[in-house]
Amino acid sequence: MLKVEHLSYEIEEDGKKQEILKDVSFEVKDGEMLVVTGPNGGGKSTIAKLMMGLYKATEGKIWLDGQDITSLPIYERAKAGIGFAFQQPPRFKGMTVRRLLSLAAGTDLPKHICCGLLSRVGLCAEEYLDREVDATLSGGEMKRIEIATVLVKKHKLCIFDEPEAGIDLWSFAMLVEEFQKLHTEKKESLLLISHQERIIQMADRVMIIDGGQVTKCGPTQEILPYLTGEAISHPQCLKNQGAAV
Ligand SMILES: Nc1ncnc2c1ncn2[C@@H]1O[C@H](COP(=O)(O)OP(=O)(O)OP(=O)(O)O)[C@@H](O)[C@H]1O
Repeated sequence: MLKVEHLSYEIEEDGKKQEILKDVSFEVKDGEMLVVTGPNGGGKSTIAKLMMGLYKATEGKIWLDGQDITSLPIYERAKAGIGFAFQQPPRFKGMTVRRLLSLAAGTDLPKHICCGLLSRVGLCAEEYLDREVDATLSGGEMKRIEIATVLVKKHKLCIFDEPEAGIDLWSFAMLVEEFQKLHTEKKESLLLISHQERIIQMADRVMIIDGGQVTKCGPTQEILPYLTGEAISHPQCLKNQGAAV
């Protein structure tokens, strides 16, 4: 289980402090799917980066299965069982797709396994295995390869930051199926950042982040009306509802 307690993140720009996240607390239980959503710039990706160890929290604690991982560097968090797909995946010139998948798996993967993985994210394997993970790949291709690097092995917790971004409708439908399968198996906890109603509907619980704070968190059927109704076009309404974690 992931447990996040009173997490804050502050940056300093031109000598001025800016609080990006303020006192954020939440849990993702074993086998649970939590979707984080909310307006642009609300702080969702910052939460993901704090979970992965890319950013260091100013205050607060992060626990994974009872282990305090707050100060662990990114590679230690990966070892502890966190898989992560970035909103904007990094590119690696000189590295082939097959090599990247093998690195993510921690072992040399046979061709048929790599092909199976790429097919799961809607890519025609033969065309991509020996391609370099560089700027020649389109945004959507890169995104799907990155998602395959998370699917390559079991994690305690998988974090996907806007997996839908830049993905065509056909591939998106395939990804939704993959997330659904992962969720049905309940072997991994899932933390998805998304604006997509189809992904939000799949969640056990939904957390809304606005202005760096949790403004709503609860079972999907309770939160969904706030997203599909009036509240979404007036984020201020959500703030006025107060935090209900
Ligand atoms: N390193 C940084 N320096 C300056 N501002 C930052 C930094 N990191 C995040 N921010 C700001 O913090 C806020 C939250 O950013 P974040 O990327 O977490 O938002 P988000 O909810 O993921 O948005 P989106 O839905 O657009 O992806 C934004 O206003 C962003 O500009």
